[in-house]
Amino acid sequence: MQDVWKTYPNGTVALQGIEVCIKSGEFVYVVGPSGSGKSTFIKLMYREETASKGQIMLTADGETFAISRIKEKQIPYVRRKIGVVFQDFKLLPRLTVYENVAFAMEVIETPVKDIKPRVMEVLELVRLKHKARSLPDQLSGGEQQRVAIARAIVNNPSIIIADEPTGNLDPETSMDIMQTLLDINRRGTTVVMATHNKEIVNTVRKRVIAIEAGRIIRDEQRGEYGYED
Ligand SMILES: Nc1ncnc2c1ncn2[C@@H]1O[C@H](COP(=O)(O)OP(=O)(O)OP(=O)(O)O)[C@@H](O)[C@H]1O
Repeated sequence: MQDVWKTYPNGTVALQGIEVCIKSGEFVYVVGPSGSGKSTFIKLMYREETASKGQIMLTADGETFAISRIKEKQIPYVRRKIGVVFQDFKLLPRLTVYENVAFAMEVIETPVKDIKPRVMEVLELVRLKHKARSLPDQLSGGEQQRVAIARAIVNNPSIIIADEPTGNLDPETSMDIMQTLLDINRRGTTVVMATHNKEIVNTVRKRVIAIEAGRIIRDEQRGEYGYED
C-alpha cells in the first residue's frame, strides 16, 4: 500500500496515508483499538471497499494487480487469489460442510472431476473430513471456523485475509484456529490477520502492524500486542 487513504461516504476518515509492504509468505497481525481502521485496511485488500486515494498492489502467481484501480468485472478474478475468513464464519446454513467448501470451487467453474479430491484434501488439512456430511449448526464454533478456513484455501489463494477469526471463540479453540492458520502459512500462503487476541499475538510471535486513528503507529517483526484489552 502506498499512501492509502479511505474516507467513507459519511465523511469518516478511516485510513490516513497507509504505507506498508507485506512480502509473500509472511504472517502478519493487524492490531489496534476498536474503530482504529483494521477492518477497513482488510476490506481494501480484498476490494470490499475502494481506497479514496493511493495505490494498493497485489502480486500473486506472477501477476500484479492494482487492487485500488481494477474494474468491477475483474474483481472476481482477483478475489480468487485471496481467501477471506470472517469472525462470524459466514457459512451457508443449508449446505453441508462438503457443499460449503465445494461451492467455492463451483462458482469459479472448476471441472467437476477436480472438486471432490480437492475438497477432501482441504477438509483433511483442517481435520474435518469426518464431518463432511454435517450441517454448520451441527458443528462447534471452532469447527465452523475451520470449515470457513477450508473454503478460503480451497482455490489455492496466494494470501489469506482474516478479520478477527477468533473473535467468537474461547481461548483454547482460538489457539486451535491459530494453529490451522500457521499450518497454512507454513505451506507458503501469506496470512494477514486483524485481531484483538492479545494472548495469541503475545504467544505466537509474528510481525505486528498497529493501527491507531487510521495510521500505522508501529510495525515490528516479532512484535507484541501492546494494548490492555
Ligand atoms: N461503512 C462505513 N461507513 C462509515 N464509517 C465507517 C464504515 N465502516 C467503518 N467506518 C468507520 O471507520 C472507522 C474505522 O472502522 P474499522 O471498522 O476499520 O475499525 P476497526 O479497527 O476494524 O474496529 P473494530 O476493532 O471495532 O472492528 C471507524 O470510525 C468506523 O466507525
